Amino acid sequence: MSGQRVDAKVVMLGKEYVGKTSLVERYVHNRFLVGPYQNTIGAAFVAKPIHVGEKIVTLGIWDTAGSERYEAMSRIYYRGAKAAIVCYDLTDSSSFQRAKFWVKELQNCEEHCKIYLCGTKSDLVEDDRSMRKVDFHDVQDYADEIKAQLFETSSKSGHNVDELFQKVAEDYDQLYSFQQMTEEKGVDLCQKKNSTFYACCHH
Ligand SMILES: Nc1nc2c(ncn2[C@@H]2O[C@H](COP(=O)(O)OP(=O)(O)OP(=O)(O)O)[C@@H](O)[C@H]2O)c(=O)[nH]1
Repeated sequence: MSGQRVDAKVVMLGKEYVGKTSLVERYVHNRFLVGPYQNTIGAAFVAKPIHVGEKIVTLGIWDTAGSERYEAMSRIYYRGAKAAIVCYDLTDSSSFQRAKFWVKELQNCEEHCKIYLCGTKSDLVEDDRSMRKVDFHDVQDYADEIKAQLFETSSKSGHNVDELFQKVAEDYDQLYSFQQMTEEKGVDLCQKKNSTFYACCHH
């Protein structure tokens, strides 16, 4: 595991074979591994610094195993996550049902975790429209309902992958800056209160 300082914990969730590892691999190493599919066992971690304006935000990405055998383990990895990338395969409708399961989990157990829905393998549906088994508009309606962002990506071509992680980092940075600002304002208010109190006693 990397000893790098991490700003935001990000967790990858979704049914097995949807392409979570491939998404991280494309984003972090800009490559798409071909060869026999190897399922993730437990989880894998990687830290990646990202430029957001003039700042650098380091995302600590946990790639969990999609197999239901490891479901209890995946729960450990989303604890304290600032963002969850919930993946489903655009060519597999059952994977979207599984994505909804993870969304419910997050809503019940990790309410401050921001949710990003990610439809994977967009290259396959671009090549052959009949391969698409999850309608874009249906997911967009669902995303609006749960206040999630929606991306369709391809780890094979790289389509939308950088954009997805960049948005995660930007949203985190925006929220963090806002929190910092309100905390500072809180101190100001306190100081004002003390000075009023002093003025009041003084007269
Ligand atoms: N065509 C295409 N194939 C993809 C894409 N992403 C992943 N795959 C393939 O889908 C299979 C599963 O990908 P993984 O990244 O291992 O899936 P995973 O979700 O990490 O699977 P688990 O570790 O079992 O949870 C592999 O054979 C990948 O090559 C993509 O964008 N396009």
